[in-house]
Amino acid sequence: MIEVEHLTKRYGAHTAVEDVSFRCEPGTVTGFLGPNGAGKSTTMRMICGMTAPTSGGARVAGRPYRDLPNPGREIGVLLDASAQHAGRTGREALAVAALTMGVDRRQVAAKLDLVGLNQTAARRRVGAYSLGMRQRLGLALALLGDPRVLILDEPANGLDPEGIFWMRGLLRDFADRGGTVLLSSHLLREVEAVADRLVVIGGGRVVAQAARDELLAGAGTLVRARDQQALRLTLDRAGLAGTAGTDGGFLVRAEPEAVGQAAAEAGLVLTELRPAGSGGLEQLFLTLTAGVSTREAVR
Ligand SMILES: Nc1ncnc2c1ncn2[C@@H]1O[C@H](COP(=O)(O)OP(=O)(O)OP(=O)(O)O)[C@@H](O)[C@H]1O
Repeated sequence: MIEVEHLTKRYGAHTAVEDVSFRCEPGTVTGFLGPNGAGKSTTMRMICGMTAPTSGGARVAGRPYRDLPNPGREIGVLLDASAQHAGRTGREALAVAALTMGVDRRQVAAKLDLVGLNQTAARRRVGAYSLGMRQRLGLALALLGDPRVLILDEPANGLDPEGIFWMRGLLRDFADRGGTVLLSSHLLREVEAVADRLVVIGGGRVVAQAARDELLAGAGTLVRARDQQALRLTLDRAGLAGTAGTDGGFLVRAEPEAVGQAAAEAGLVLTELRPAGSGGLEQLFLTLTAGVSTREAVR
């Protein structure tokens, strides 16, 4: 369990994170989404005791991170894969961490195997690793103490599509066995496939948080007609404001039935009518994180 309560971080006059609150429950994957500079890393650093909050606090497994006697046994953290000791081999990096945490040395090989770093990779210096290999090693370090909670900042960075697919499976499995996962990304599609809940942050503030399916259901309707101009007029007249979708149709904040009804009454031939799903969520995500004026509108 991760509990974040009213976290705020100011750097001089600049507010990086403002009044952020959310909870991550055991058995779930929470996607922490926001564009670059939104405040994801700062929030995660505060949860992990690496940055002191200006106000508010966070607890992992019921305690502030700094009060955990052996944090690596409770919570696995991957915040910056490129910050690993370049001179050590992958195996040495894990062996040192195992010693510090009091973890059985046999776990080193087991975790290297789990993250797909083979013998050759394990013997190479981390300085020669690609970013994807560093992410895998970072994940092995995070998992080394068999924690119940994982906090991962942009773990998909540097992974190829196969690696991203593999990581999703690993995180899903971790959560299905009762673990709690918080992972950040600036790409909706990256977390949408694995997250049960989404917390969306923009300009340091939470702009939306809900179960993924709830957000998907609220993402509107995609509609397309043979005569797009007539459709636009019909939607306007019916008070169903539509925005032009990314692929030519209209995205409407209403149920498909209401949109279909308005089109039928106007005698329009529709070529597509469906819940917008992830395409709509993408648009919603862009809108939610676009700027302060939009954020004010959705509060
Ligand atoms: N040590 C610091 N001193 C001053 N400003 C900072 C510091 N760390 C972060 N910031 C600022 O706080 C804001 C949030 O940054 P943060 O790194 O948390 O965002 P992010 O969502 O993780 O984005 P990214 O994906 O680009 O890392 C940014 O405006 C950033 O410039």
